[in-house]
Amino acid sequence: MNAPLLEVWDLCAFYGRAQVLFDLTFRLHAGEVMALVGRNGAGKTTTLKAIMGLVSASARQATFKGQSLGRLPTYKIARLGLGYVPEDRRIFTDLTVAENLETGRRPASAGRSPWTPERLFRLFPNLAEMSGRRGSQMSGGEQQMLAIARTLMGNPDAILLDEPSEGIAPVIVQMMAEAIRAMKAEGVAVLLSEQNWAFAAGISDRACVIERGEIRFQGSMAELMANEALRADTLGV
Ligand SMILES: Nc1ncnc2c1ncn2[C@@H]1O[C@H](COP(=O)(O)OP(=O)(O)OP(=O)(O)O)[C@@H](O)[C@H]1O
Repeated sequence: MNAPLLEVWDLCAFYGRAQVLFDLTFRLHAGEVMALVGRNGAGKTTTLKAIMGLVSASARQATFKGQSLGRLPTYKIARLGLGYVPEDRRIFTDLTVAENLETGRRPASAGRSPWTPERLFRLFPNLAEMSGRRGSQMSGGEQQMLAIARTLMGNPDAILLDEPSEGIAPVIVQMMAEAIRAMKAEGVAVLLSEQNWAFAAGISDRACVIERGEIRFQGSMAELMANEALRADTLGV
């Protein structure tokens, strides 16, 4: 297999003096979808925040495209090509869909065709129908799609998605799954944190099960699907 895009060794994270992640080691390869799954409070969100430099964390090594993330501020990590869509979907509610997309525009790396609103509207057809609508007039699911689309406008090689299916209508969850599959087909790697097991299982190549801040399982999604005892114990599904 090629060199990993994102590599994290022995990642630990803290809120004040409380340690919440313990020596997490994993890799994300180009063009794959990996799900971080686990119960409420297991540490999924914190893992994504720690990668982006948003919580106090340490790792023996954390690299993206071979470059150390060690002391980089969040905006520089994003500029290396690692997109991040937090749980609370930071879109500009006063701006329209089209304007929101423009705020995310950054050049593509050499040899890659840049994302444009037209290409994104093929991925998220419902956004195409509302390109003149303000963010404040969109449902939570539509805002979530816009947040992802805006991040893609920055032409990332990989994207971290925090609970993309949370609190959104089942029909939009279905669209989201299709959009993530299409992103993967376009070569964007995805690391997602998810509580919705059916959603994660339907779109992910690999899975990492987190329990109380530690990795309990790491392997293919097919392996995890087959391991009923582990799923019942760690995920309750
Ligand atoms: N800002 C914070 N300050 C202190 N502790 C926190 C903070 N945010 C999260 N925690 C704690 O860190 C642990 C991991 O939380 P985290 O949000 O990463 O879990 P999660 O797996 O993403 O769960 P959820 O699905 O509920 O978001 C939990 O015990 C949580 O209570």
